[in-house]
Amino acid sequence: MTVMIDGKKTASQIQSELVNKAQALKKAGLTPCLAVVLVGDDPASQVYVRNKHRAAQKIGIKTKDIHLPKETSQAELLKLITELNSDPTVHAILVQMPLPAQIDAEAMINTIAPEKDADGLNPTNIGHLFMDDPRALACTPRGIMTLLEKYQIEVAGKEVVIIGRSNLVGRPLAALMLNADATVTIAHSKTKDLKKIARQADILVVATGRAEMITKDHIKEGAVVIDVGINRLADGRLVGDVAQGDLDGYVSYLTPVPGGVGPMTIAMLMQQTLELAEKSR
Ligand SMILES: NC(=O)C1=CN([C@@H]2O[C@H](COP(=O)(O)OP(=O)(O)OC[C@H]3O[C@@H](n4cnc5c(N)ncnc54)[C@H](OP(=O)(O)O)[C@@H]3O)[C@@H](O)[C@H]2O)C=CC1
Ligand SMILES: Nc1nc(=O)c2c([nH]1)NC[C@@H]1CN(c3ccc(C(=O)N[C@@H](CCC(=O)O)C(=O)O)cc3)C=[N+]21
Ligand SMILES: [Mg+2]
Repeated sequence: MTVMIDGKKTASQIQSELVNKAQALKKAGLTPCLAVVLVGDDPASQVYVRNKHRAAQKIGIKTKDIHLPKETSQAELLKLITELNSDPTVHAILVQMPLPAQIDAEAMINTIAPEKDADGLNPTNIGHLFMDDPRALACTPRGIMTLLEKYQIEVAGKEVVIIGRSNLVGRPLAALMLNADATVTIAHSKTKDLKKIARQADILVVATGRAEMITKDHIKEGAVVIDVGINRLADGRLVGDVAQGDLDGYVSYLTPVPGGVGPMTIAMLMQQTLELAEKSR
């Protein structure tokens, strides 16, 4: 039997707990505020922006939305981030990925103040994470670890294979898994024999941004499959990076798309915004 992991329900439980935390901060004279910067119009980012808004509103987190045209220059973006860094009413800054080609993502990430880093992308935060002393964390990896915990899926000693090595998902997740005592393999587009590597996984995490590229023959029977992908098909449907159609009864646990990892990313972002606001004083 396959258990479908309910990320939507888990996320909404977490979010309802956050309401009290936000209220307490407000009573103490601090209104938590998240600034979200979107350059251009990446479809996955648009889904994210929409859902983030709804969650923040429910919890009582203020959001400051800045939507810039896709031609925005690097200098303009860095200036904006510098202003947000020094704005005392802003506690967390999130710059949506991917950025247009004229912008150097690394320079942007380096500019976000580590203590306002909503995505845990700054090298300081990444360094702390790799030393098993985490500060601000990447929200999607944190959401995945939280789901595994809530479903009491053991990580210690397990073979974890992560397909994708982005700074946002694959790399920080590998560090979290390692910190949780998993044996970790990271695969990517240059990996030879992806099927063989993927089939070794007790827990397979897929974050490639390639619609339904991972099929049953990449997966060991009884594995836990975490599908991170958010892909908008031409017909408007939202699908993951895993072809989920024939996995029922074959895998032990599976995260659906939508309703799996996505809502958890939002919940973790809200949690982290409150944590950063709390630490700001
Ligand atoms: N659910 C959620 O909350 C979130 C979902 N996403 C979604 O997750 C997906 C991944 O996002 P992100 O990590 O930012 O993506 P990136 O595009 O930054 O990275 C994709 C990674 O997948 C690897 N890859 C691409 N094609 C293949 C292939 N054919 N075989 C093996 N590896 C491959 C790339 O390898 P290489 O490094 O060699 O190029 C790269 O490491 C996207 O669909 C995105 O929208 C992202 C964040 C949050
Ligand atoms: N700096 C940065 N950090 C990110 O975390 C980041 C990013 N950039 N760029 C874009 C991707 C994508 N992403 C999503 C998060 C939640 C949903 C989400 O809420 N998904 C719902 C969709 C439901 C629906 O509206 O249909 C679900 O999966 O159920 C989607 C996509 C975060 N990303
Ligand atoms: Mg990326």
